[in-house]
Amino acid sequence: MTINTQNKRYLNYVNGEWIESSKNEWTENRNPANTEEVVGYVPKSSNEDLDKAVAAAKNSQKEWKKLSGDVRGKYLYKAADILESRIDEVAESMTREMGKTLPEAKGETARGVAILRYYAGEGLRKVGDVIPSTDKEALMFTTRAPLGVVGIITPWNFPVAIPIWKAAPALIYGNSIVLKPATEAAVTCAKVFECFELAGFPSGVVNMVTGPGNVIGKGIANHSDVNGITFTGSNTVGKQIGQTALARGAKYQLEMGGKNPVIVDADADLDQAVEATISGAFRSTGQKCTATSRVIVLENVYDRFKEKLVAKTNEIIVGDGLQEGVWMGPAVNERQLNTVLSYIQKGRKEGASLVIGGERLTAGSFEKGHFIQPTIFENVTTSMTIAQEEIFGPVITLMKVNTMEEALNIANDVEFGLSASIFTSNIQKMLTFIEDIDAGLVRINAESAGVELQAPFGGMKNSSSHSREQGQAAIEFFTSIKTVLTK
Ligand SMILES: NC(=O)C1=CN([C@@H]2O[C@H](COP(=O)(O)OP(=O)(O)OC[C@H]3O[C@@H](n4cnc5c(N)ncnc54)[C@H](OP(=O)(O)O)[C@@H]3O)[C@@H](O)[C@H]2O)C=CC1
Ligand SMILES: O=C(O)CCC(=O)C(=O)O
Repeated sequence: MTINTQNKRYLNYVNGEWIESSKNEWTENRNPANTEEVVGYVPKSSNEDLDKAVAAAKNSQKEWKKLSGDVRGKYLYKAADILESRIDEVAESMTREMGKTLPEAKGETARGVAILRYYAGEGLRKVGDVIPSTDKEALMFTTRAPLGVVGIITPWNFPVAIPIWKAAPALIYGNSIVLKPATEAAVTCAKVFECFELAGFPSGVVNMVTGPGNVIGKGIANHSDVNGITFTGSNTVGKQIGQTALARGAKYQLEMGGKNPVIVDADADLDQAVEATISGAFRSTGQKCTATSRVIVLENVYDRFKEKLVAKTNEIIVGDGLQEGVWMGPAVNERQLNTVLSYIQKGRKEGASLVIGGERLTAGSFEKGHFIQPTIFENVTTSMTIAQEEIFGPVITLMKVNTMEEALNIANDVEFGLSASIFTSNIQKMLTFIEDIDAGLVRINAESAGVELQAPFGGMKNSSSHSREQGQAAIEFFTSIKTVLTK
């Protein structure tokens, strides 16, 4: 496979051109599986660069919104075709830059293609309703207006899918965009923008500015010409963005953390529950907001479930995600690795028992990467830090309960409410779970992670700003309703 990402400088994409940042300073992105390998250099842009991008977006949006949805959709279809033709290259860049395995990276890129096509099709779907007026001579209906310039701030854990699932609906409904990718994954995001460039979007409609979160991200939240901000990332940053946007009257949408539970009932198919737990907890090295984090098991199946879970976890092959057969890659960077290790230490200190894993991997080929063992704790109580805070790493807490009621109480006893699963064959328990669980994504006999592009995505409690992304739900954020009465 050719390596065409190495040692290259990836510029900002502004007003239809690749341009250097005014500061000419660069961040070196290294491969988390082998930190000796430089994947590329990305700009440390300034507010001046951001201003140029926002001005270009503002200027171009006036014409863009006047195009028909059908015409805007054609640009998205074209971008999808180009991205599809470059899946191998984009996926390889993703694996090198942030560590997820190549099959996962390919799956994510293919998902990006599908999202672009889905929203391209939205250009021909209805945007409003006819509502009966009390005046029999009047026609009353709703239509939708784009927000204007949308600022998009994205994380490193889905460097293709998340930028696309925010950009595609913004664009189809007539907004222009300024996207700030996570610095950690900006090379891969630049490759998505290369596809946008080749798709021929009018100059200024799609812009990307890479730079530090506390400069460019903050700048987007603060910018008086950015009319809406959509963000995925940590709760700390999300709350700051929400407060900044609220203070100046901009619309905002935040997708943040999770502490997702899986309940395993006594009548569950244990093999299915084990498979889903492993996949939900450890794929992408646990670095998903939807990752399985707490596994709450009814006591009469606890020992059998634990035995099967440990046996399967032992089979996981950790390594460089580009290598065939590797199932779990490294943590994205040293900071993330250290965060995970510090949670493991806290778990031990607070009295949880380590069942398996818990260590950084450093021997042999692991020496140059940020590798960590998949880790399972038991004897975990709900007050422990590892049962409350988002770890964003391959760590599971096992919790034994006597009743389904206790399981549900524990499942809900966190500040988050993103995704939750139950494994059971009892229909009544399924229905109770659907009704009582605090989660935006409710999964029955299915893993907590993995969302479908055509369905609403978002959480309850502190997991989101209570809005939903993706599917038809996206129209609610990226447009404003106009109620029209004509007579
Ligand atoms: N819900 C999710 O999917 C994600 C959750 N997280 C959680 O967050 C933790 C920390 O990860 P991290 O990458 O630091 O997440 P952040 O929330 O810091 O980063 C997400 C995005 O926000 C940007 N950003 C950072 N600071 C600011 C700011 N002050 N104003 C505006 N934008 C800003 C980042 O830019 P830059 O990259 O330049 O710093 C990045 O583009 C993880 O351990 C995990 O718990 C992280 C990623 C995704
Ligand atoms: O589980 C998924 O597919 C999506 C997860 C996600 O959006 C995230 O981790 O930010």
